[in-house]
Amino acid sequence: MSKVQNSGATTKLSQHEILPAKNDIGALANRINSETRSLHDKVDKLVTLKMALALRDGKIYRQGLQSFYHVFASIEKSLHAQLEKDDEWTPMLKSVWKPEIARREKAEQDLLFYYDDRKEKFVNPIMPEQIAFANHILEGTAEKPYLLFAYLHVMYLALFAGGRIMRSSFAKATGLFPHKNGLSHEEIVKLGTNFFTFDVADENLLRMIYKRDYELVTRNGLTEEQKLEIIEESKYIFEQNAKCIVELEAHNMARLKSKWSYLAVTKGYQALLVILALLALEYVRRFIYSFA
Ligand code: HEM
Repeated sequence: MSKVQNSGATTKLSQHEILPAKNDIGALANRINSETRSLHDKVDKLVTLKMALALRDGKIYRQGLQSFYHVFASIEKSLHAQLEKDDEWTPMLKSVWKPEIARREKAEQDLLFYYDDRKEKFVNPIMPEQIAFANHILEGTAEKPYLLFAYLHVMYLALFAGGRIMRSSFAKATGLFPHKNGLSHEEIVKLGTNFFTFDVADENLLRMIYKRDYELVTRNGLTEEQKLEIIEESKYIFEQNAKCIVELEAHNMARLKSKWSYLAVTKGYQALLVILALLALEYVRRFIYSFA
């Protein structure tokens, strides 16, 4: 059992329990981070750009959340199937997994809020890259359960760093949330940002314990070959996240274009009629004046 101390207002791990050390180049988590740094930067830029739009438009926000929902739902489906088995991976995954970190249900609560309780609107992915991602997770981790360690690091730790930055921007965004009768902005924010919150007293402690247990389990429990496969899977996770964001952008752009061409056709036609009517009036005016 870990020794968790209470010091003042916050609960802390003692120094030697903070694992892995930042400079421990052998730790799998650190290896994943250093091998995916440039991919992280790329996806970070994509998400940040999209966030600028999502902060003003609830529809864009819920599209992005929906995309992540399918990823977490697939991971957690595969993980739970594995936790119920009793093979070599089950105890290792059990040691790392913390129920408080689960995201499928949290994302679902928010999506029900944004889609007015219409679950059928989001429960199955329909965008090709999202479908590909979900299938890849389910098939890949069923065949090689240790690949779940790539997801447990990349997808879940993302929530503590970038997720926190996003949560504070979203909470301030008044244009994002749908207005619901009789609810204050704070109440609405609470209903729509479950995805970024953890039901624990101290999120930092949860993150540290999660990282420590991940390190303790993966250090000697995996072969070097399996670790290399997990690092490759981590690269795929970043790349596929980027593809899902680009796909949503292209989808929105296509919708916007068809909206503009629709407007150009319908409103353009009306504008043409107005111009013709004005020209006809001018012609009549000149005709009348020519006899005056
Ligand atoms: C799909 C999107 C993203 C994924 C999968 C992802 C994943 C990760 C991972 C795995 C880490 C390392 C965590 C650790 O070892 O404790 C991390 C760190 C971090 N991420 Fe992201 N991230 C994403 C998007 C973002 C975005 C949009 C931002 C900025 C708003 C961001 C900012 C950060 C920061 C500041 C850190 C901490 C770096 C550090 O402690 O050295 N991330 N992210």
